[in-house]
Amino acid sequence: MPSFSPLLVVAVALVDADGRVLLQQRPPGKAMADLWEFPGGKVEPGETPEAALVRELEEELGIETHASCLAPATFASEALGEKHLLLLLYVCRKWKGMPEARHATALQWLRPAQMYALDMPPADLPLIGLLEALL
Ligand SMILES: Nc1nc2c([nH]c(=O)n2[C@H]2C[C@H](O)[C@@H](COP(=O)(O)OP(=O)(O)OP(=O)(O)O)O2)c(=O)[nH]1
Repeated sequence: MPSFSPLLVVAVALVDADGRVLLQQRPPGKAMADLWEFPGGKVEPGETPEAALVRELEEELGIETHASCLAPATFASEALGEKHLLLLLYVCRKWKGMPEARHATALQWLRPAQMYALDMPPADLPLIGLLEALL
C-alpha cells in the first residue's frame, strides 16, 4: 500500500537592502552536511509554520522577526529517504539584529543567480529560479 509520511520544514529567504539573500552552510555530522541552505527547520507538533520559522530564526541566527513579516513565496516537494519533504519558503525583509551563525558553519549573502554555483539540497534547486523571478 502506498504511504505518505510528510516532513514539514519551513525556511526563509532573508532579503537585505541590496536584494541579496542569506544562505547558511549545514554543519558536519548532520544530514546533508556542508550543503548551503535557507535558514529554517522542522515544524514541531502543535506549532504553526510561521511560529516555527520565527523560533528557528532566533535559535539559528539570533534575529527577531514576526509572523506578519513572513511572506509566503513558494514551496518544494521532494522524496527524502522514507519521508516526503514539504518545504515552505517565505520571504522576509524585516527583522531585528545581525544574523550570526549559531548552528551553521558559515553564512553568506548572495543574489539568487549566484546560488547555482553552490552545493544545495536537491529540493532547493527549483527554488532558485523562482527567487530570481521574485526578487
Ligand atoms: N532549513 C532548511 N532545511 C532544508 C532545506 N532544504 C532541504 O532539503 N532541507 C531539509 C534538510 C533537513 O532534512 C530538513 C530540515 O531539518 P533540520 O534537521 O535542518 O531541522 P532542524 O533545524 O529542526 O534540526 P534538528 O532539530 O532536527 O537538528 O529539511 C533548506 O533550504 N533549509
